[in-house]
Amino acid sequence: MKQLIKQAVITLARFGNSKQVVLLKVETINNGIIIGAFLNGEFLISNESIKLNNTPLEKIISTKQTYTYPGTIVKSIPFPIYQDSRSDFSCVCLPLLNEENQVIGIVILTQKIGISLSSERLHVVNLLRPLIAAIIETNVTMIELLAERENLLQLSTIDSLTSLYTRRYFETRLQEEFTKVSRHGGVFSLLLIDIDHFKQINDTCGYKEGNRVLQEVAQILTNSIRKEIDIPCRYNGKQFGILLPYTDVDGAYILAERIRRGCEQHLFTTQQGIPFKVTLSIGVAHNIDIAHHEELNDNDHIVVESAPVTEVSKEEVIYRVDVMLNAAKQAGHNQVMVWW
Ligand SMILES: Nc1nc2c(ncn2[C@@H]2O[C@H](COP(=O)(O)OP(=O)(O)OP(=O)(O)O)[C@@H](O)[C@H]2O)c(=O)[nH]1
Repeated sequence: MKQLIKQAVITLARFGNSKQVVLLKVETINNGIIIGAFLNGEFLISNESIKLNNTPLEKIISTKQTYTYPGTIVKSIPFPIYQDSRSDFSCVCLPLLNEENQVIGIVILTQKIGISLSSERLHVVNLLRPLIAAIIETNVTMIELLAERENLLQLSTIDSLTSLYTRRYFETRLQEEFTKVSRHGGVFSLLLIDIDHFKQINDTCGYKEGNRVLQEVAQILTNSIRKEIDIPCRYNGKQFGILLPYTDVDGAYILAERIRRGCEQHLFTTQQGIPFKVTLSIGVAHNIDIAHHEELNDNDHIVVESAPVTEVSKEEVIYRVDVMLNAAKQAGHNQVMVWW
């Protein structure tokens, strides 16, 4: 876009026989932004905001006509002033209209005083105007589109209550991780974490307090994991998932225990300052099936040899982590259960 604007102002300078060209985007009736300028052989983008009210540019916007005024220098760029002012140069100000006939920009071309733009040159400049208007319009649309895209991306990626990733994003990352280890080998683990007796918390403290608990638990998770590597998400209402790339089941268990203890020891308080406990049940699973092989040693003791054998499917890992979470609940809550 910068390149297009540069081409536009240089072309205007050439055909307008002008040493100084300013391309102004009209933001509001009172305000404009310099999106490109060609000043004495140099192109610059200033993004400088310029006031339009009480200047001749107001008239350009309201009449949509081209006018010539004496010029002055404002914020290092040539700018039109009213007719009765003295100046060494004049500014030819041309409105740029969009398809709805609104003024979306203004071109300012300077001329030495006493020399006016010939009708042939003015004709060529006029031919360029719709093109430059389209460049400005596209620029605006692009910025808006990018902002919109950014917004949507943010919405589909980050859970608004907890600031953890959304389940949708989590599942995409899980699929990527699974594809990666299927091709190149490797381990990953999953944690599925559920807040115990959450209904009771909601019922006693209120739904809003319940939401605050969700936020604090999310913070405990964030503080416990490897930043930029592990992927924590809000899996659904009161459940959280964490994808742990490059982590075997022993490492996953250690982390799960750390999270469980961290939450158990965390001081939760109601808004009235009354403390209460929150505990977590956690299921752990990983993508490797480990074969256990039993042998008798020289002293007739059983020795268990373990060796990784196969990688299990993504669906199987999700199934296993869910089974282990339910087992943790069944076993009395506040526990970690592992599918070894
Ligand atoms: N505040 C709040 N509550 C939620 C949210 N999502 C789900 N809940 C509540 O979570 C509670 C879940 O209740 P249950 O399924 O009985 O689970 P529980 O009370 O945690 O029981 P256990 O899972 O056995 O420990 C319900 O009261 C839901 O309304 C949420 O986003 N915010």
